[in-house]
Amino acid sequence: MANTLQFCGVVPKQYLHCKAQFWQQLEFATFVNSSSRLRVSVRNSCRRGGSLRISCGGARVDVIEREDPEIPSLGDSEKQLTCVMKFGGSSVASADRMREVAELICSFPNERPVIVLSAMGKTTNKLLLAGEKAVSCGVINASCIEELNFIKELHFRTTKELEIDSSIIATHLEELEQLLKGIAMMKELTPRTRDYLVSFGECMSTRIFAAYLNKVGVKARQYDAFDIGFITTDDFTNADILEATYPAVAKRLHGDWISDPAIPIVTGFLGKGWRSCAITTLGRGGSDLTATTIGKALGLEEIQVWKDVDGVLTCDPNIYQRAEPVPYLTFDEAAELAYFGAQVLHPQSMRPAREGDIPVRVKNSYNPNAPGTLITRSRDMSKAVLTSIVLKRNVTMLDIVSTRMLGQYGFLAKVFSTFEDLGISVDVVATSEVSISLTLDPSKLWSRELIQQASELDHVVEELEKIAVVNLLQHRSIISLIGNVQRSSLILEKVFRVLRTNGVNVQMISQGASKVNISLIVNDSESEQCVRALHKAFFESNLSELDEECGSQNGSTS
Ligand SMILES: Nc1ncnc2c1ncn2[C@@H]1O[C@H](COP(=O)(O)OP(=O)(O)O)[C@@H](O)[C@H]1O
Ligand SMILES: N[C@@H](CC(=O)OP(=O)(O)O)C(=O)O
Repeated sequence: MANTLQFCGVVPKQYLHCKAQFWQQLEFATFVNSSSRLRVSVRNSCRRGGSLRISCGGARVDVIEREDPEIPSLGDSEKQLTCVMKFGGSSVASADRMREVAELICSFPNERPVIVLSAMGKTTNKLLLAGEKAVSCGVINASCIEELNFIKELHFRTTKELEIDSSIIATHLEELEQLLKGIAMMKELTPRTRDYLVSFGECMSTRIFAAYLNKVGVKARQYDAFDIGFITTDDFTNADILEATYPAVAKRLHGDWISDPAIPIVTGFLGKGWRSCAITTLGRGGSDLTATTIGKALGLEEIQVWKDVDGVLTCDPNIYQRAEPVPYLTFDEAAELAYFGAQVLHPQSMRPAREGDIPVRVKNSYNPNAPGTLITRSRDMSKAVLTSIVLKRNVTMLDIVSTRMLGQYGFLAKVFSTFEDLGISVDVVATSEVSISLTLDPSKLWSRELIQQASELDHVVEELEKIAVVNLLQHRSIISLIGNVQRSSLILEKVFRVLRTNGVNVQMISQGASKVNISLIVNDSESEQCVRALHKAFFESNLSELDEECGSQNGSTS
């Protein structure tokens, strides 16, 4: 009898984001033509009393039976994988750090974790710099690029200090050198080549760490994410994970674990483009997203992201050293915080965790006893006012005033369709009857060449000037106040008092429907000073004073 059965049919859109438990019933799922049409394969255990049962919200599915080898059931073992632990570059920057991380993992004897690693230290930056130098240095000089030699030295030294065989990375380093020569020969670094280039970082860190764990008697198995089902869009340097990833990754990691348990050590940040089949990356800091994707795919109990800070902080510690850890956050707050520029989490990383309803814990690998930040679906908001202040610099702002040639509806539609046509996303918007102020998502622009950016902006202005008077304002910052927007009057009153005292003019303000974020636009040159002053007012002044000021507006949005 067939062990798996394949269905082909239309699955309602909401099930594209269904709970992890459901995905575990699937052997694989691939998209057919449109985004709402899936080809899914379901384990035989879903068969009840000779008929087929698939809980797909009553969707009609056509059945195509086929023979497949037995795949392990999640119930086969009492010892399931329990959590995913992601360690960023700073946590695995050296041999000593890798030893400490190995000890840390072993200090949780009840956990059976999947480990996700970033590249060692600043390797990704060095690889990118090496690639840029290769473009203009000439083939004979490619082997002498300083960053290449730094990377070689770091990785060979690490294997030596950990007393593991350096051959596990030697071929990667040779291939890397060849690649740089190729870039030098072509005098070109395309986004596709850039992704292949940076992939060496994670491919090497995971091989070294897995070899070290095996050496100290902890059975581990290395995986390249692009080989185990991380299927992405073909947007090189900023790819999105496709739904087919979840069942594929679950099948591979779970299947291997059941047949031969060994701690999986997975490359963060990397995927495979579904059309190109080439290596893609998930955007800078993308290993967080790898971790939450694995958490959702396997329906794990917890996702841990280990950093070099005591959790998500009240503001960027590089701007203000007195930033403090935030003990609890909701997925919405964390997503907003990440989207509006807090480097600590990848902007897309909360999505899988929220969809799978899997708690995320942000911890400090340098200070494991610190409680860190726990991110969950909801939390008690009754006492919450402001949670964190986030700064996004170097933002472009547009003031667009209608020339009244179109009615109001036509005006707004035309403005936004211009951005849609040009593939530029808008961050913060404020409108009046005949004018719109908005900021453009800098990450969308940053991913392009500077020259291209400038001409794209010219093009945007040119298009909009057909219907409006346009003022392009550069070097602006978005200060996002993440918190309980039910208390917006209190927050805004305090904000404007602080800004007035500091002589800062707010150029635009927006309170989104998300209920967790108020955004203020100020000049770049004033932004850090504002963050520090706001931090002092909200987090260092007497909080009971704040509560008193709250009076009766005791909102709860948990
Ligand atoms: N609100 C914030 N909370 C915590 N860290 C922040 C915040 N804003 C910026 N950071 C910076 O983010 C860094 C951690 O993120 P990242 O470098 O991506 O970690 P990793 O490489 O370990 O995954 C911290 O060292 C800190 O400098
Ligand atoms: N190495 C990649 C991916 C990543 O997630 O790194 P980190 O966890 O160190 O931020 C980067 O630097 O972008």
